[in-house]
Amino acid sequence: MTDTPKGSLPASLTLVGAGKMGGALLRGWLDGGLDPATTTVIDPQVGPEISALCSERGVTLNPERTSAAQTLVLAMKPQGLDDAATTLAPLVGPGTLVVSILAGKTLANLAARLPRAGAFVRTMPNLPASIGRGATGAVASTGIKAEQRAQADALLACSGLVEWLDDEALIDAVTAVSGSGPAYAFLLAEALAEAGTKAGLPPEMAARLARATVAGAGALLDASPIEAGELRRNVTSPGGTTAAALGVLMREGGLPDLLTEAVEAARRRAGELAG
Ligand SMILES: NC(=O)C1=CN([C@@H]2O[C@H](COP(=O)(O)OP(=O)(O)OC[C@H]3O[C@@H](n4cnc5c(N)ncnc54)[C@H](OP(=O)(O)O)[C@@H]3O)[C@@H](O)[C@H]2O)C=CC1
Ligand SMILES: O=C(O)[C@@H]1CCC=N1
Repeated sequence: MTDTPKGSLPASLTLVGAGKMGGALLRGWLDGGLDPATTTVIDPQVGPEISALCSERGVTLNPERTSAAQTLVLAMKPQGLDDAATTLAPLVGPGTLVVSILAGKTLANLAARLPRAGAFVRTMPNLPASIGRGATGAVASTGIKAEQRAQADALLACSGLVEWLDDEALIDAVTAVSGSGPAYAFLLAEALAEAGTKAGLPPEMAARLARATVAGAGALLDASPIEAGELRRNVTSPGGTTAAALGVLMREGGLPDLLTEAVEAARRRAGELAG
């Protein structure tokens, strides 16, 4: 919604929490040019893949001594913020930019836990960030320096599309649409495979066909300038098989209504995670 000046990646970065999403982001940042020599990961129970990534690339993992970070990325569970606040305190100074991916946690929540930080960016990435195909929403605290915002933008842009918001309240809707959204697409592949099996296909073949169909449709959506609705109509021959299927999926209470309800449930849950 607002233009952000193009910036360079942070000179140094500390990532707290390298699970599924933090790990995916780390991979994308390193591939995007983040300097491993000035990158630190803090996660006491880090998995073998991230442990191997850190040792292969020369990223510091769980150092004994820590100091204030230039950029501190929070990627533990939102419910863990309160418990982590004490251990995070030494990592934060007046020059620290805190970037949070914690669903639901507001800029005010973050400032209350880490009052010494100079600036905050609240973001909501998604899992395709791991292959540079993510979609991220972001909102910055008031008073953030232009160069800090530009650095955050450069960091987030390693993962794909970045949309900056002026209204923080909308980030819960971003969470419900694009943060959780990959799960909806994966569910579609699962359900299509199951339906194919019920229609008589061998299960493995149904899974392969469903997976390739969802991936191929996504790739076409990406490669084509045509809107999703028009692409859908291009598949739908008059009086044909797709029209019969869409008559079921698009009836009252069908997929569009269910997705509206699902997005609202996710948005509401994000609000509950605040505090
Ligand atoms: N998964 C996704 O697609 C997305 C997730 N997010 C956000 O990302 C965050 C992480 O989610 P996700 O990756 O799914 O969860 P994970 O459980 O996979 O990752 C969280 C990681 O943080 C570690 N951790 C917990 N507490 C601390 C601490 N105090 N210091 C350092 N590390 C800690 C966990 O260790 P342990 O397992 O030992 O507790 C775990 O390795 C959440 O806030 C979520 O809202 C945002 C967008 C998309
Ligand atoms: O399920 C969650 O809470 C996180 C946030 C968006 C995707 N995963």
